[in-house]
Amino acid sequence: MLRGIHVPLVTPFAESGEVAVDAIEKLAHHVLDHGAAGLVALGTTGEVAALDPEERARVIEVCAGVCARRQALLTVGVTGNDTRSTIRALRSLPEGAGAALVTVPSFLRPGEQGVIAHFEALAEETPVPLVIYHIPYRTGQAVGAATLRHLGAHPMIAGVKYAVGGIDQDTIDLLGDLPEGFEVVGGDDAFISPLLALGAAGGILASAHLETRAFTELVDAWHAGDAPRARALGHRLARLSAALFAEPNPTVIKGVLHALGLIPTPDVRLPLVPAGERAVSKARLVAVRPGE
Ligand SMILES: O=C(O)C1=N[C@H](C(=O)O)C[C@H](O)C1
Repeated sequence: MLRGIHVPLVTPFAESGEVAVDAIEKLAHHVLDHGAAGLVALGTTGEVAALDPEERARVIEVCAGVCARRQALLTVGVTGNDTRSTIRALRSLPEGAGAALVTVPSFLRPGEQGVIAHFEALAEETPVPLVIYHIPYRTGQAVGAATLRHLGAHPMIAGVKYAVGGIDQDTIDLLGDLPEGFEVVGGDDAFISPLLALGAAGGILASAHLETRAFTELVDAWHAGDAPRARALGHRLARLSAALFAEPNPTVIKGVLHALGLIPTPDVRLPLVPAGERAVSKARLVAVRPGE
């Protein structure tokens, strides 16, 4: 289900500051045209925290329309810090959502037993499969391989978006012994190639707004066992990701997409501030085949 590259779309803004709905649709088709397996609406990259409820609903609606036409998976980001409100958010997901990307509760640090209780409660109530979003440098909560394996045995937990900031012992333990039907997708752009080499199914990668085709080729090359090709692609794309993440995500990506004429402005909402010109120009230079 999670195989391939899923692009967590940026939310483009018009000069007026409103969400540029047409640009979301254009961008969605653009990445699917270039090989993406699916879209993620309302990820960190989509500046979900800065959107009001009506804007969030509109973003989902547009992405769901495109995914239905293109027969692509739509995963919707669901962020909540307590179990009851997260269940409510899951139950209110509109038609068209094929999976929900649910962050490990952040800041609270409920402990691994709390994480297990949280996701088990969600899994009993969710109308769509869950993808756990494990990103300890944002949430502050460690989650080990044993906990993920335990949760991955639940039929409604389809996978984990794994973003631990590198490859560690838990990464190796997890990928070495995955529960049946449970997949790992990379969420740290710079580490996608080694994660695929270890057996990840794909990635949810903001960098894949650029060079979408090359990212899908990277997944295919590792899955086909073509290590020389995968290694070369992986090194090149890691340089692109480093340039795109030189300033807080998604500021540089938006700068480059704007420079390429794919979105109307590079604007982000506070507390994010637009990326500097140097970072944007550098990322444009590294993306040798912009958009493809
Ligand atoms: O929004 C996402 O999904 C992603 N967010 C990560 C982040 O901003 O830390 C990066 C990743 O590429 C996808």
